[in-house]
Amino acid sequence: MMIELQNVSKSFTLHNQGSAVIPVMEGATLSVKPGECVGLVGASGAGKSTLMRLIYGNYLAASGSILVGGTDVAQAEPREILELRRKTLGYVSQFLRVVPRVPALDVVAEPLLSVGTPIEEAREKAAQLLTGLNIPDRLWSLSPTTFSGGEQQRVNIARGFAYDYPALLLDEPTASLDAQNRATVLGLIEGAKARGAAIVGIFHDEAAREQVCDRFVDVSGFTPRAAA
Ligand SMILES: Nc1ncnc2c1ncn2[C@@H]1O[C@H](COP(=O)(O)OP(=O)(O)OP(=O)(O)O)[C@@H](O)[C@H]1O
Repeated sequence: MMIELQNVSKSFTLHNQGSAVIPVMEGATLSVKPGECVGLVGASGAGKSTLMRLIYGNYLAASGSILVGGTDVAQAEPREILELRRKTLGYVSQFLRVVPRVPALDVVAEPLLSVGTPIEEAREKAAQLLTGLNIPDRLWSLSPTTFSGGEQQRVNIARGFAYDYPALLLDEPTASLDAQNRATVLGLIEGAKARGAAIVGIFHDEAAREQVCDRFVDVSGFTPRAAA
C-alpha cells in the first residue's frame, strides 16, 4: 500500500468557546495501492477535507496511523513531513498560493527543482504543462498574482503534476474548468495512475469521478456518533 490509514481520529478544540472539544473523525481507515484512485464522498461537513489535511500533515491526528510511503504522518517530525512532501506526496489544492514576483514558469518548475532536476529540464516540463493547460506563453514570465481565478487554478494544477509524486491528493481539481481544460486534467490524472501514483481525491464533478476513480470511500462512516 502506498497510502494506509488505520483508526485515525481527529477533534478540534474551540479556544474561543471555552475550549470545547469537537470530535470530527473517528476510526478512519483507508488504503490506496499504487495506480489506484480513491474518491472521498459524503455529505458536506462529513470530513472529506479534514481527511485530506490529516494525510498531508496539516492537521495532527489525535490517534491512529497515517502511513504514506512508509512514513507515519501522524508521528513524523515536521522535517520528515517536509521531506515527504518534496519527494513522495503531492497536493493539488483548490487554490494557488501565489508567491509574489515569481514567474508562472518557475512556480510550476519549482517542485522539480526542489528534487534536483536540472533547470532546463524542469522549465521544459513546466512549459509543456502550461501549454497543455492553455496558459499563453506571454504569461509565463509574469507572476500569477494578477492572473484570473481560472488561470491561477490551471497554474496550480500544472505545478501539482510537474513532478511524478508516488502519492497524490486532489481537492476538486476540475472545479470550474471549461470542457477542454477539464479533459486535459482528467488525462493528467489518468497518466499519473498509469505510472503508478496512488491518488485520493475529492470530486464534486460526478462524471469526472466516475471516469478516474476506481472506488469510493464514504467518510460519513468516520463521523463520530456524538457529532452526527
Ligand atoms: N478548523 C476547524 N475547527 C473546527 N471545526 C472544524 C474545522 N475544520 C472542520 N471542522 C468541522 O469538521 C467537520 C468536517 O469538515 P470538512 O471541511 O472536512 O467537511 P467536508 O466533507 O470536506 O465538507 P464540504 O464538502 O462542504 O467541503 C465539519 O463539521 C466542520 O465544521
